[in-house]
Amino acid sequence: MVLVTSEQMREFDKRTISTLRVPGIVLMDHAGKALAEAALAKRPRCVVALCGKGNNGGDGWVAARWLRHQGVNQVQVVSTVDVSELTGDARTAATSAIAAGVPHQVYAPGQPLPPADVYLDAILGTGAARPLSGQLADLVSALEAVVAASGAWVIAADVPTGVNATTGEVAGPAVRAQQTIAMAAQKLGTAITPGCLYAGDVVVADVGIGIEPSAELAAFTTAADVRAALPHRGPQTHKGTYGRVGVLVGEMTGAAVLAGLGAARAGAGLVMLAGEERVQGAPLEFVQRLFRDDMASVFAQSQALVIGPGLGDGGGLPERTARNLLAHWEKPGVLDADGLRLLRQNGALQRLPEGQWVLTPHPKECAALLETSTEAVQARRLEAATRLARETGGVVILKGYRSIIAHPDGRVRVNATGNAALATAGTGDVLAGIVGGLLAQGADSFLAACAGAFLHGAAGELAGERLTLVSTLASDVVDAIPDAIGKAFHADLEEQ
Ligand SMILES: NC(=O)C1=CN([C@@H]2O[C@H](COP(=O)(O)OP(=O)(O)OC[C@H]3O[C@@H](n4cnc5c(N)ncnc54)[C@H](O)[C@@H]3O)[C@@H](O)[C@H]2O)[C@@H](O)CC1
Ligand SMILES: [K+]
Repeated sequence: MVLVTSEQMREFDKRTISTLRVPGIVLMDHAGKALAEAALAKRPRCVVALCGKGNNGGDGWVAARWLRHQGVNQVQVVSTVDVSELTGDARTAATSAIAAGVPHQVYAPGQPLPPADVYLDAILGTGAARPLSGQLADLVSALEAVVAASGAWVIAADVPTGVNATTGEVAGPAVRAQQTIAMAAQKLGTAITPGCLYAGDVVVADVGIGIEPSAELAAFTTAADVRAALPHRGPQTHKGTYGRVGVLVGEMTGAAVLAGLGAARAGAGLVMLAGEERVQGAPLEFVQRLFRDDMASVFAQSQALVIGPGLGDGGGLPERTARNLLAHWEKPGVLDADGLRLLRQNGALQRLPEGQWVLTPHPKECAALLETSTEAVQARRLEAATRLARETGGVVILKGYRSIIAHPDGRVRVNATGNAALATAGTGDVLAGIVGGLLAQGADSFLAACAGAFLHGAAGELAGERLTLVSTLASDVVDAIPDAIGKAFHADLEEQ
């Protein structure tokens, strides 16, 4: 499913209105009706629509008129401006609602909101430009207070007010909605944190604006990515068909083993662990090699490398080997954990060949690379992921709830699979391994990152269902990969 920025949405709106000659008020009527239907589903006795001065407010006025038309007698509008100050379609929408008998009042700061079972947040949408202050900030606090006291339901029109529709940033007060009715397409800022935490359940309403798919649009990862990343397994294939993954073994050998298991379960034909010493307890199926002077020959047969899981920060041969590989390796690879640290040298970020490596930082690692704080990364995750991709040339998976996948060419995907079952040591190593396994099978780095993130999250969910969110271990996530792959192949094609 595509995810659009405010700017992209404005282009789609403009095209529908000026080229396809659909009047804006027609689109607004569909938007407001969808909002009204979402409210009606809660069977409310009383609805209050909070309306701003722009077209988002217009959606709220239309919704109020439809609710009244459909028999909700107690519906009223609390507007941030006097009706005389409204212009264009929002003015038309308000005029019709008032003619239909919808009572309205202008919000005065400090005033409590009238009681309701459902509040519609139509204060600001994609036109929001800066953090809320003054009257609007006050209105949002009044909503929060009345909802806390009454348990009323909040439905946001298009975007919860206070959430940046493009970046998901929440830089001031913001409405917490249980549901968001997205007009024509979900806005990117409601798919990623922190914005998604304010949007609740997002439902896309077809308001008559056609969204043409294009590479520039962000999207959620899907099971289709997994199907596309895994090659067809014909009867005459052999282990060489599915590639060899080389895993660099450092100080913590268990992490390298988990990465290797992830790669193997994701379908790599062969996993090779290479380190200073043999790894005791590694699966018998793994090939083991010791480092030699000519590292190139150790990994020469590998189609993809995984560097970082368990590498450690003690310097020494593994680290020298990793640096060497980073400088000379010409095939795809995954850089994780302590491997990422190697990208920042003498205060500068190393530039990698575009799209060759997949980087899998968690927010703290991303912050270290960008020389900023973890809080700053988490507040503006989209910016952090896209900047790291642009500056390093790597495909970035910025991990965490709703992982963001960013290609240096600007493509963005959001991964919605996964849950707290993955909040345990070693799951990051498994992700690095899965991505390495997909790379070895020939998936390009962006697809491998998208499919890998999806599969890893899905495996985490399945493991969590079986073993609880509390008790799932990274090795359980590995064990759930086969079922996650099976599920991806049986997923309903409509999701695409
Ligand atoms: N024809 C269209 O363009 C359609 C638009 N629709 C709705 O219209 C929305 C976009 O409408 P607009 O572009 O009018 O924008 P908004 O209604 O989101 O914002 C209106 C105005 O509020 C002001 N504003 C922005 N940030 C503010 C802040 N922090 N404090 C105080 N004032 C602030 C700005 O002057 C802005 O133009 C969409 O989100 C959607 O809900 C839908 O009705 C479908 C059709
Ligand atoms: K809104």
